[in-house]
Amino acid sequence: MEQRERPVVEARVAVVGAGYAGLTAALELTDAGVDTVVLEASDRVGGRTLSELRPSGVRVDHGGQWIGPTQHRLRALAARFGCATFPTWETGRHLEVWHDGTRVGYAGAAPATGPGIPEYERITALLDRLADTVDVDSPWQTPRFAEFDGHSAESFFRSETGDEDALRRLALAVQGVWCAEPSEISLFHVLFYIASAGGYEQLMETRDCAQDSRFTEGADGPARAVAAALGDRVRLGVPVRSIRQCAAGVELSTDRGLVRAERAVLAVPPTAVRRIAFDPVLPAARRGWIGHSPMGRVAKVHAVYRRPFWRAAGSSGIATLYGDHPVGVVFDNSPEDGQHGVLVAFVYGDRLTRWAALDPDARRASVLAALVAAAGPEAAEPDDYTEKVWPQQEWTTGGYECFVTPGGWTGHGRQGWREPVGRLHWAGTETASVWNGYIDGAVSSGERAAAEVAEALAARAVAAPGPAAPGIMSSRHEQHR
Ligand SMILES: Cc1cc2nc3c(=O)[nH]c(=O)nc-3n(C[C@H](O)[C@H](O)[C@H](O)COP(=O)(O)OP(=O)(O)OC[C@H]3O[C@@H](n4cnc5c(N)ncnc54)[C@H](O)[C@@H]3O)c2cc1C
Repeated sequence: MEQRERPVVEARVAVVGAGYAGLTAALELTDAGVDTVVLEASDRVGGRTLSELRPSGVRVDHGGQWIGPTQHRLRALAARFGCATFPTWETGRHLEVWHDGTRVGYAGAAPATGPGIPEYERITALLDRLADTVDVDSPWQTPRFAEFDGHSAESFFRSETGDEDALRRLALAVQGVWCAEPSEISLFHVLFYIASAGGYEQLMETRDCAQDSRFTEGADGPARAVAAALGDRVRLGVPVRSIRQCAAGVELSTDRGLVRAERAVLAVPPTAVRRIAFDPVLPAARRGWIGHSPMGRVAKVHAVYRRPFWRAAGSSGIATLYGDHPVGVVFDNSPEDGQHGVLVAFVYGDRLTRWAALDPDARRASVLAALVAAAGPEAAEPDDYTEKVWPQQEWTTGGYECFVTPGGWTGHGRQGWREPVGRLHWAGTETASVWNGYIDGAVSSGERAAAEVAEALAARAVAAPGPAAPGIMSSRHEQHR
């Protein structure tokens, strides 16, 4: 079919992606009276959050799930739509299982003694001190910016210590927070991310930190509520394939026709931007940034039991596993009412790549072996078992977020990170200054992008009062046919 014959949707702003960033941007713009349409490739909203009600009646979060007390933007959004949270289960003793099989139980947030702890604590305190120097709004203004960005986390850790146990702890921390290996990630990005969260402890711990609470109705609950409020402004199953900018506006080509708007917000991760064709091509800085922003590699595996049996033995169900286990960390992900027991296992980085290549039986057996090591023999026989391998998700291709490789920030950050390109504005958690990589960061990025767009539209209205260019300023939403 000729392009001009294809159905056309017109709006003042087109938002690409109905994750938290895109939905928030659309909500802000709609609240401000700006006609906005959201184009989502998949058949659901929520992006990297995805909750599922299992046949057992237990709701599991396959993607992002936790919310912390300083995640103010997400808290405000959840409060607006009445989405409740409850504290993460963590009563009892936690466990470390070492590469040599040694099991060390501990109470409190982190183990006080154990192999490598003094060096691990010294280096993480140093990371905090260096993170204190980071300017999260203009990262390139940070003292020693290029020096830090020239290091990988691995080269920095190895320059600081030869203690292999401390290095194991640091490697698991990097895998757990960024779903990547320490050799892959820029030290500056690690420092930026720590600063963006408000400290290393915020990233790592449960109570009063990033893993503090969960959503009673699933972490995509607020996203579903926003989408319901936006109504038919949200279009599902509409992948954007190419975007053309011209003097009058933007034209987005989708699988279901053309969309014309004055401005577009791209609320997708850098890896998804890479799959869209741009005319004119994106500036070199933006392309360079995208090239330095691979997606982390993670799977979440839930095992559901009749009851949280580990609690009777004084165990919290929270375990950290070093060595050959595919699983890095286990949490008690039981529902708020405690009627079932749920363990969630995280598989990250290179361990994920090896594990995902196994056949389903071998994958299940290896995860259950890790859960037995973490919670005891009863863990071998769950009533329900479900995996979500994020690199296999068509439109997300990984998680939790895109991280930045060495040299990415210095080479391309200033103009490539989130600077608008003509009529294109960038949202998504990867563009956030606060809680970058988290749902909260996605929400604040949507708010920032909406403010940028509103300002640009207002400036245009002042510069050129009177009727808008034909076909660009229509407040009409046409249905795709
Ligand atoms: C396993 C896992 C665990 C996590 N745990 C946590 C946690 O506990 N707490 C926390 O705060 N964060 C967590 N995160 C991170 C959090 O989920 C993300 O930071 C957040 O959801 C990102 O939102 P976003 O809107 O920026 O991007 P996304 O959610 O990725 O939204 C982008 C949307 O764009 C769509 N899209 C892509 N390409 C196109 C296209 N061409 N056309 C149209 N649409 C397109 C996608 O389908 C998607 O819906 C986790 C993530 C994962 C995967």
